[in-house]
Amino acid sequence: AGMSVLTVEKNKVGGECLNCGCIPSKAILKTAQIKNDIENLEKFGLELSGNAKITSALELIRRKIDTIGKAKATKMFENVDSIVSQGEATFVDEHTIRVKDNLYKGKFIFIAVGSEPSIPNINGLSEIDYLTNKNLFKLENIPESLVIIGGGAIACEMGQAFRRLGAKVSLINMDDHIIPSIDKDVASVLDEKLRNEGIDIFNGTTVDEFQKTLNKIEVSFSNKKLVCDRVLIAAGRKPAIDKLGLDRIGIKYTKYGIDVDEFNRTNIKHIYAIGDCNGKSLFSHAAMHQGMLSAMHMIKSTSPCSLKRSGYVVPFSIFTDPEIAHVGLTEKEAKEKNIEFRVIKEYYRDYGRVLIDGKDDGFIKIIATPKGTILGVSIVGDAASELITEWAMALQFNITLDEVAMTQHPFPAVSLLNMRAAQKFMMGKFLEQMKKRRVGKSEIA
Ligand SMILES: Cc1cc2nc3c(=O)[nH]c(=O)nc-3n(C[C@H](O)[C@H](O)[C@H](O)COP(=O)(O)OP(=O)(O)OC[C@H]3O[C@@H](n4cnc5c(N)ncnc54)[C@H](O)[C@@H]3O)c2cc1C
Ligand SMILES: NC(=O)c1ccc[n+]([C@@H]2O[C@H](COP(=O)([O-])OP(=O)(O)OC[C@H]3O[C@@H](n4cnc5c(N)ncnc54)[C@H](O)[C@@H]3O)[C@@H](O)[C@H]2O)c1
Repeated sequence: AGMSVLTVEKNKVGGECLNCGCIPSKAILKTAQIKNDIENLEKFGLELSGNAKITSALELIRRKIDTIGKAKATKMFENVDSIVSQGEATFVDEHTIRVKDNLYKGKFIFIAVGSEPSIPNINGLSEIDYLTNKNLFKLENIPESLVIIGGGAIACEMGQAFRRLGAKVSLINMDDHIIPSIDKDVASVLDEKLRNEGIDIFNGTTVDEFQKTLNKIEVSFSNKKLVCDRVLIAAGRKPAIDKLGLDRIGIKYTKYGIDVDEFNRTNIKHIYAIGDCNGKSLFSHAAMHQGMLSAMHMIKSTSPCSLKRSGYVVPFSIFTDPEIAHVGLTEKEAKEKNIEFRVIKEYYRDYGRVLIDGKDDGFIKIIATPKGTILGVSIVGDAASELITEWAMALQFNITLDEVAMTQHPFPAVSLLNMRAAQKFMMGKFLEQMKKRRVGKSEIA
């Protein structure tokens, strides 16, 4: 847009997502999935002797991330009148930031500092060398045993990956079921799969105390004791705003993040706060979307689309096996809002394609009004992270269940399950109408 831009990064370009979040976690999950597939070849009538041994898997993942990071750092900023300054930024006044000994002025300022692990206050935790996502991907070896505090996205993804790579894994989760942001029946499918793979899950509890012994860590909770090699804290996030000097210039914030309006502007209108640091939706795609909306707002783009954050649905996916994905309202939320709704469930086990793939666990769950307006969709099963985009699109643009049902989906793509779920609703309505007509006819007769 012809502006000159300064970008300040205190650590590595690419942020958490590339360096210690989405990308390394998905890379470890991929390695774990391949190992698991090889170990289950008999499901496809195949046999291979010997075991898949982990040799340089963790080192290779780190090298790939370095390669992507270097490409990003150069590619992203080429052809742009932009300077990248390495260092920590703090506010001096409403238009000025300090980086080391340099002061920089901007007409507009975007805060995109992300979030950091929230560390619970538990006896003995500071005495053990615990892991978070910041140092997890620097491990040289898979620990023999790992206790994970949490039951959300990180705990489930990393729990399954480390279990499949050979660790004995236990999850200690405060909420009454794993992935608390979705309905329990959806989470239960993953819960059962994780337990079947050998993960111990303790829901509705927290740790009383950690104790360091000679080479191990003792974890006490609910009158039980576990002994493990390493502990991973995955108990949610907090905004990384402590050192920004927000109070100095009067930017308002809470413990969840920087206060923003619909355009992601702070109370100082030329300063925007986007991504994890505003606490609205802690996902990379949401951060990128907010950045795009706010940049368009700043340059007063004449976009035909709404630039308000609330004008857009935020889908999310958990990349476990089976995957979980969700968009819109859950059943629990629809009940709390007192909305009249129906639940439509289409099971994976009824579809030949996923049966032959050996991926027949799970279902699509649709929450819709009696007329077929989609309120929310949750999916647990193979390719859920891909299937959810169609529902996000439908919800975003008010496409009804009948319209999804009438859209041809290529057979035997996994996405045909979306059409079948919508057809279940449409056929249900059709049968009800037929029944009513039959009753009407017999009354006339
Ligand atoms: C293990 C893990 C897995 C995840 N997996 C997924 C996933 O699969 N899909 C998904 O959508 N999301 C995932 N997330 C969430 C995702 O990583 C975040 O939502 C996303 O990175 C937020 O982007 P951001 O730009 O707001 O912040 P960040 O990516 O955190 O970037 C903030 C940057 O600001 C820098 N910084 C902070 N303070 C200052 C300062 N004062 N001066 C200069 N620089 C500063 C930091 O060094 C950092 O590089 C995952 C997170 C974790 C931890
Ligand atoms: N696939 C993805 O999109 C993906 C993957 C990983 C992380 N993320 C993002 O990263 C963020 C952080 O993930 P996360 O898993 O740390 O948090 P989360 O918010 O997903 O889950 C936190 C979990 O920790 C539990 N918990 C909190 N305090 C506890 C305590 N003291 N003892 C025991 N359990 C406790 C909660 O009950 C909850 O189950 C998420 O908000 C998510 O948006 C996304």
